[in-house]
Amino acid sequence: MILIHDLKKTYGSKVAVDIPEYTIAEGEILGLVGNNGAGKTTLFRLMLDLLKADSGNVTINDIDVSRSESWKNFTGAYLDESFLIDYLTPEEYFCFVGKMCGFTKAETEERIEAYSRFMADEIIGQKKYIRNLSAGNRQKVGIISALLSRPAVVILDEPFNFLDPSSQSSLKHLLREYNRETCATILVSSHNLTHTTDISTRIAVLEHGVIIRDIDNTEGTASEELEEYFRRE
Ligand SMILES: Nc1ncnc2c1ncn2[C@@H]1O[C@H](COP(=O)(O)OP(=O)(O)OP(=O)(O)O)[C@@H](O)[C@H]1O
Repeated sequence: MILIHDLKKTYGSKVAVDIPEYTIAEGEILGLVGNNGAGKTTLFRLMLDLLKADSGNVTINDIDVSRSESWKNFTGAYLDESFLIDYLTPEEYFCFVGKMCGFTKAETEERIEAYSRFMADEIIGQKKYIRNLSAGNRQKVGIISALLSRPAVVILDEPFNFLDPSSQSSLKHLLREYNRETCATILVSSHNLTHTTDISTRIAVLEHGVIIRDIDNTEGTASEELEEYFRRE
């Protein structure tokens, strides 16, 4: 379970995140939507202890992320390209991440094999450094690396960005399957309302750092409310 308590982050007079209380239950797929500058990335950075909050905290399975490192053992994330190492090939990078998780090269390769459809023969065996891959393929390397250890908590910032339509569809299938198989809690931000409603069990709408709507989508019924909300904007 993820618990956000009295979480505030401001930049000067600008409120980036202001969430008094919010709980994300185990096994939920939470879609985070909101217009540009709403605070989605800031919230994810606070959840991953990449930013210091002005006040409040985030706990993952009762661990305050800013006070302990142990949540990292069961959390996988990909926010942006700063998570990658440009001078490695994808194979080298996967092995590097695999080693941190205690996997042998063979174990890492076996885990990566499961994503071969998503990688579509454009990532493995290309003899290219990550810096020379297309933006979409770099995005895929980051997403696969986040899932490599099969973490119980997954945080992905705009994972559909840069992906072609087939890959967007594969990613939706992949995340739903992953959630079904592992009961992982998955947090995904996106500007694509269709993708968000397709995969999420619950959707949070963020505006000026505040969660202003919290919509149940277990029956896939959130799209009308979301369309209506963003039409009003
Ligand atoms: N390092 C920073 N310095 C100053 N202001 C910042 C900084 N990072 C974020 N902000 C501000 O905080 C607010 C939230 O930004 P954030 O990037 O979290 O929004 P977002 O919802 O992820 O936006 P987008 O959909 O455009 O990616 C914005 O007003 C942004 O300008």
